[in-house]
Amino acid sequence: MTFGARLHAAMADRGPFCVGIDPHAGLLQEWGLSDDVAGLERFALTVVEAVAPVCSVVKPQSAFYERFGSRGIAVLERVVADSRAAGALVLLDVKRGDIGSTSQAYADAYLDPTSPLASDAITVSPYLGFGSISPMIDTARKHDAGVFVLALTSNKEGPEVQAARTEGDQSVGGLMIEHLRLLNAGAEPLGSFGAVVGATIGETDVDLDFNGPILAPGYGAQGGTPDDIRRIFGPATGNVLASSSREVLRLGPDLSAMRDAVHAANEALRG
Ligand SMILES: O=c1ccn([C@@H]2O[C@H](COP(=O)(O)O)[C@@H](O)[C@H]2O)c(=O)[nH]1
Repeated sequence: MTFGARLHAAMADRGPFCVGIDPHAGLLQEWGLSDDVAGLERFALTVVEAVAPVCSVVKPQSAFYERFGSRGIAVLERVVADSRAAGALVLLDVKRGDIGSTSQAYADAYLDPTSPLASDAITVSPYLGFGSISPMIDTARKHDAGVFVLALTSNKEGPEVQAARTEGDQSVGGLMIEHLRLLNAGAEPLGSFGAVVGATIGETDVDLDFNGPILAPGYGAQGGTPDDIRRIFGPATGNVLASSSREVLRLGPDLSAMRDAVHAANEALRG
């Protein structure tokens, strides 16, 4: 089953809300944990226990694990494996992008099912040129995994690059969406090649109905609301996976508070 089909089914079953598992140093402190590998492990596995059995997708942010070196990566491997075992899809937020030959190594690291960090999907940066991420697209296709391409990101600095105009007088972010439209053409019920479009971007003239999934970070702590999602994405709202990290994680280590937040967000987004 393709990633697009698995995601479509998971969102219909569990809802369109994704929990980011981002062990910020400040959150470890708020939870009364030490800012070391033991604290990281306790934090991350507690979040997995709370949310992975109930939400469609979890999105661990690799940077927060990488900062502890190889032992942090070992914790990330458990987060990926335990989340998948609990029935959640794992979207690993690594935002990789490089020349093609190196992109292939990233693809092997995250999308080959025999890799210790094999995930259902990853985030990638197309800003070395969309063609540079082809190895990740091709590897995802080969293994029924997914790729989410940074298009219109949630941070205020994004438009400096993404709103710049191409020779064809298209925005750079819009051009990324056009590449994705081609990759997803004819896929049923949903393509596997997604875009990252922030829930905070306000208005856009880009047609976001490209038959692919849309990761919308910026929901919650960065200010994005269910109304923003409906306004920005219009007819593509059904393909949107709204993502929030700190808004849910702050409720821990109370398992039921985190789980209730997932249910409430799914209800608000479905409404
Ligand atoms: O455009 C983007 C792309 C990725 N992110 C990531 O999402 C989470 C947001 O965390 P919150 O605590 O909900 O603000 C984080 O991992 C970012 O790296 C994004 O915010 N915007």
